[in-house]
Amino acid sequence: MQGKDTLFSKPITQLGEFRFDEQVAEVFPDMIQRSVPGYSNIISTIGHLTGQFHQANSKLYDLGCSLGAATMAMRRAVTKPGVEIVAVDNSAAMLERCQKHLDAFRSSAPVSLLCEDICEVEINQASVVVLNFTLQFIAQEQRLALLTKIYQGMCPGGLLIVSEKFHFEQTSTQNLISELHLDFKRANGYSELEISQKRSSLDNVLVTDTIAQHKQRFADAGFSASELWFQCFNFGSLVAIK
Ligand SMILES: C[S@@+](CC[C@H](N)C(=O)[O-])C[C@H]1O[C@@H](n2cnc3c(N)ncnc32)[C@H](O)[C@@H]1O
Ligand SMILES: O=C(O)C(=O)C[C@]1(C(=O)O)C=C[C@@H](O)C=C1
Repeated sequence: MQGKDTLFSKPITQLGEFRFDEQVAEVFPDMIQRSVPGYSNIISTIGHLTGQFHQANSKLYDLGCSLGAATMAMRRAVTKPGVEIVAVDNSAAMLERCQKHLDAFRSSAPVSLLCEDICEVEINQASVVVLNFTLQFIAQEQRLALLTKIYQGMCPGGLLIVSEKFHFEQTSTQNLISELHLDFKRANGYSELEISQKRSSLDNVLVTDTIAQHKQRFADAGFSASELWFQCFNFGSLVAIK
């Protein structure tokens, strides 16, 4: 049983930048479940889409895998032969725990865990690629290059799934929708102090795009079609097809 997220519950005098370190890795399942509306739905749909889109003798990539929630949903959905899963994260604390989670269940689909920067990792023969709440942590000027590399490493008919926090163009709806997210956090037991300290630590670390920016970037990277398949408040998930 993993820990409850109380990382921001006491006043912190020197609030540093948010990092995916040991402390965060230890409470991550609780943190993401209580912070991201629709997270469980997204994980189960990643499994469902993997079942539909994985191709025999191809690779499946989970980029920014954290503890492997999406990796495991993908692995459970594999039915075709010759499939290898590659899960990548640059946080050693996350990957250590991810390996334990993977080892706890038997599966015939092999998973390679790589402790690397996803901007550096080679992508090839990919039928399904997942960026589940990871692209938002990549410097904005590197995002198109990353998506272009992914596109070039994908098989024809391959699927990219990108889940993100968004912002909205119009101030009135931006305020309304982000307030709904704050109410979701409050309803999940986060105090005003926890909410505001985490928000400050995520400033300039988690940098959101609009849904339109995501779609434009998919087109610029070469994808023939993309669509938002899920949205709850300012969080959602898109698919792009090669
Ligand atoms: C919000 S978490 C992802 C959650 C996970 N995909 C899931 O479905 O549970 C973001 C992850 O991306 C990783 N990350 C951020 N920037 C990265 C980079 N440049 N290369 C590799 N991993 C990165 C972080 O270490 C963190 O584990
Ligand atoms: O925006 C927030 O308030 C969040 O907590 C979001 C978010 C995310 O989207 O990744 C940020 C960090 C943690 O990984 C969990 C959730």
